[in-house]
Amino acid sequence: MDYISTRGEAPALGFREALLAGLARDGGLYVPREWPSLSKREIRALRGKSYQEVAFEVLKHFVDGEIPDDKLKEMIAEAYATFRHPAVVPLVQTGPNDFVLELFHGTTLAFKDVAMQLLARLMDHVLAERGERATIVGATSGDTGGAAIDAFAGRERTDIFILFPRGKVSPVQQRQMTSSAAENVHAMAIDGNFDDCQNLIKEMFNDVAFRDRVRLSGVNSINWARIMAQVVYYFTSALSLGGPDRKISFTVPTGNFGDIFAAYVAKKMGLPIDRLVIATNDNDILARTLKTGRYEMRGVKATTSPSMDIQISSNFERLLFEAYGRDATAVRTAMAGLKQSGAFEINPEALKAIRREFRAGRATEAQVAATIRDTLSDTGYLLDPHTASGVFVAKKNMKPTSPMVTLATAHPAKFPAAVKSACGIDPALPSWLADLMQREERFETLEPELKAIETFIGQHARAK
Ligand SMILES: Cc1ncc(COP(=O)(O)O)c(C=O)c1O
Ligand SMILES: N[C@@H](CCOP(=O)(O)O)C(=O)O
Repeated sequence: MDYISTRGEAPALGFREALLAGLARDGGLYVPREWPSLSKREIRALRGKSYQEVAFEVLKHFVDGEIPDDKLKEMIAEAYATFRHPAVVPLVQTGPNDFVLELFHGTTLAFKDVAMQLLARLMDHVLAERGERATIVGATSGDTGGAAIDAFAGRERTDIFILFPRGKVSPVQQRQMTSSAAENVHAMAIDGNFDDCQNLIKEMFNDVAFRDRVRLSGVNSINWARIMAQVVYYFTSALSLGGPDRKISFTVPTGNFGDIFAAYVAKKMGLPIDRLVIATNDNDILARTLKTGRYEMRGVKATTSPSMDIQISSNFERLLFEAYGRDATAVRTAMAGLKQSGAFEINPEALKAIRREFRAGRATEAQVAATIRDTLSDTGYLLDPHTASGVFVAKKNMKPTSPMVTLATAHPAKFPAAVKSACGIDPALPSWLADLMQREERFETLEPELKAIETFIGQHARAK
């Protein structure tokens, strides 16, 4: 199995190289040259297995022997031992056909922990094998940063630099990023929004001299290994609801399109999925795109689900590549349009292909708050605002006959102000984070200027 770039102008790489590369050298994103395929019989054989066992059976197709099976199993075991629930990602029923998949039992209370705990171990392993160090960078709208810092803190072979939009993440999210005492951790508050932070990361990767000098690697979902780790929970949840002999629908609170792209990958691998629904908050660029065929940026609006306050949804590029029949020229044209004018049109055939696979809907701020309140009073279940946007959109896209799973992407305690204002409950942080808001903060504040950021990273990175 090798990995090819969505822009078609970077060398194809094996798993380990793609893992360390993050973004491809032509600015594109890596995808497997072919989708591995599991028969219904093979999927059925996963029933009754633990999360860790299913993870190995799914991931081995992507790793393709580049990491010995025993080592991969060991890393999977260690990664998911950090989760506080025996099922790792439990499924909770909230209505006759309604389920939420709780992805927030990891160390930083967001779904990012699922992939990040494994990614850090995979990177460590590959770097140790080569006797190398790497400089890890990431942009965050709140959750990726904390999860990455937790997973990489104190690791020998990496220094990690996380760019977050100053004043635009929740206080809990900020403290998770800024209170690490580990020497290899650098939290950087940027005067801008998440899209600015993500653009800076991409520019850094495109500055080849800098990239090579500090041995840059990325932990956002531009990194294929992030997506592959997220494919696993679509399998485990579908299996526990009767899959593959029954089709399951999923609604995914969406921002950077990584999580829902992982669902698409699971489907490509053979998992019978019925509806795949993109849920957005007021930053509804993806819902508008599916409706009109035009991807058009408008200003980012700050919402109570800040992690979804995104306009440049980076993994949409992977979907475009698929929808255009893997035509890298079409992807390059679209991405050039986005860069120049903040918009591009999707041709009718590609749009039809996207609409065959996905539905989309938006939840306004009022609808998010009402969903938190109503779900609590109807079922006793407390949602965070991101999950609430999903539950609201899921209800509009249910089929009476098939189960609908909404991904619960964060714990409500990460967004106490929004939750309290919606329903009056002040959700408490779990015991291991009880003193979080008293921990001392340490971070740099920087303008959104590439040179200044590269200078800071250059001074602190040890992979030179
Ligand atoms: C809590 C939460 N929900 C949903 C999302 C959106 O996920 P994705 O960016 O994979 O679409 C994010 C950020 O990525 C998040 O942190
Ligand atoms: N919502 C994310 C944004 C970055 O997404 P990623 O999945 O590409 O890392 C966040 O919380 O940081």
